[in-house]
Amino acid sequence: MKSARSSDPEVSGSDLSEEIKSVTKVNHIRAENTQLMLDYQKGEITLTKYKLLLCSLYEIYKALEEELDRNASHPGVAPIYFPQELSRLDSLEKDLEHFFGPNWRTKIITPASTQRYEQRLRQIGRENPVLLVAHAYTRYLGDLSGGQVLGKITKKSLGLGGDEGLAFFSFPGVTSPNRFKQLYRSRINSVELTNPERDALLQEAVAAFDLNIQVFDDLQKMLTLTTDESHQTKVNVGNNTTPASPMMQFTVGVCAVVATVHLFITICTQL
Ligand code: HEM
Repeated sequence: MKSARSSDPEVSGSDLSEEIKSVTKVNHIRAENTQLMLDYQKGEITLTKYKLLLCSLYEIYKALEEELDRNASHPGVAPIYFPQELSRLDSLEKDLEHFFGPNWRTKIITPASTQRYEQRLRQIGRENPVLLVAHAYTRYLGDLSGGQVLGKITKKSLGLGGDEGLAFFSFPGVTSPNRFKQLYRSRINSVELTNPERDALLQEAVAAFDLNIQVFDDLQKMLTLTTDESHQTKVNVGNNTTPASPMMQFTVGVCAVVATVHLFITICTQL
């Protein structure tokens, strides 16, 4: 591990954690202003919405934490590897079991964007593990920051007694979120990187925020389906392709309606 203020021109010399914060500033604002997060901040969180969010968070953390575990001794990952303090997977499993019952694994519903997020995590875990730092930063520091407020809002809005169903927001291994965030930032700064590696990591942090935004947008669309039937034929969750010919448009349209109605029924029956 090298000092963050190395004199070697091949090695990054600035405060990487500050740089990550700075390059993702706009994306953080965009994430806060997704409809899902705006509703959340207004206390407009329903049980269906929370359960749907937990399903996606489960798939995301499963991929993130499995890849962190697998790369725990990688020099780019080891400094930010804090499974005791940060791991969310067990908490999410507990929350999902609380809301969905013992067969919760068969009831997980996620949009295409969650699967894309998951695939990206698997890919960098295999090919370039140091980029996991960007994803760990985005999720864990977010959970220790605004996430703590969201936990309180969830508890109040859903009228949940005790902490049942809220394990995701609780970090029993972290006494002071602020002090832990300081430690985490200093660990990020201690990761030894060449300039191209640092640039890739900064880019990955922006991508991590974008992936979260896409998930929130898709979840919002899925929720719109369950509450506003007039949108059913307009919404096509996670599919951005444009059909080429009228025949193709018709076929895609029919498929979209069938898929949408199927998704609508699935959400209504599972959540
Ligand atoms: C309702 C939505 C949100 C609110 C109200 C919120 C609020 C906050 C606040 C108050 C901070 C502390 C800022 C500081 O210490 O300077 C913070 C930090 C952070 N948030 Fe959020 N946030 C929200 C959503 C998100 C989302 C969706 C993500 C990512 C998926 C995220 C990721 C982060 C990260 C990574 C930090 C740490 C920044 C750093 O210190 O480097 N936040 N957030």
